[in-house]
Amino acid sequence: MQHRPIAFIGPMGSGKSRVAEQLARRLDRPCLDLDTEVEQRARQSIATIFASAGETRFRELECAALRDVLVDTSAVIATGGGVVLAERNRDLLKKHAIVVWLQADLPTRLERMRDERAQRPLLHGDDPAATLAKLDAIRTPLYRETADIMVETSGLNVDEVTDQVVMMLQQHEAAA
Ligand SMILES: Nc1ncnc2c1ncn2[C@@H]1O[C@H](COP(=O)(O)OP(=O)(O)O)[C@@H](O)[C@H]1O
Ligand SMILES: O=C(O)C1=C[C@@H](OP(=O)(O)O)[C@@H](O)[C@H](O)C1
Ligand SMILES: [Mg+2]
Repeated sequence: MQHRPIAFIGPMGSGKSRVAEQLARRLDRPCLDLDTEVEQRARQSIATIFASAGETRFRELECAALRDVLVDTSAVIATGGGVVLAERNRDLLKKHAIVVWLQADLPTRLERMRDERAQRPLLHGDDPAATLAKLDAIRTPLYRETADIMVETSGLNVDEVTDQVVMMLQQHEAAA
């Protein structure tokens, strides 16, 4: 029997992309990153898509890529932080995947992304902390409603987060 895919959601810098890779290795499953999928399809970086076509176009590409990657797969999937904004994406995730929400406090996220802001167009402004706080206010309830499992990652390294995810997945399966 094929496993259900596992999809990571959560804010930028919570570790979705890194932890998805690590978990996929541990579980010997394929790993997919929705941002990479969008970039390959558009043949442009996320930053270029935002700059040339705008966020709305990026969200359309993200939505189409999510629909396609969730079909007939047992992959571990890292989504982008804004994937939960569209109700359709939330419904797709809930229907097809075990959804793991990675959380991290704001200073931790900022520190992790200190040298990576160029790749994240939403953080290009003067006050990334304020931007993240604004995004949190809108998105936290959406992460909560979509997730099956939540893992707080502040103070944990990637291996420790992965251990925690594996444990929570086992508990989730046992309860199902
Ligand atoms: N638990 C962790 N501890 C320390 N650094 C981390 C952790 N998780 C991710 N990172 C690092 O933080 C940065 C952002 O992680 P990433 O997986 O790209 O986050 P996301 O995909 O959620 O935006 C990367 O440099 C990554 O290596
Ligand atoms: O929060 C967001 O809206 C975004 C998060 C990014 O992915 P990560 O969460 O993997 O950084 C990427 O999809 C894009 O820059 C938009
Ligand atoms: Mg990512």
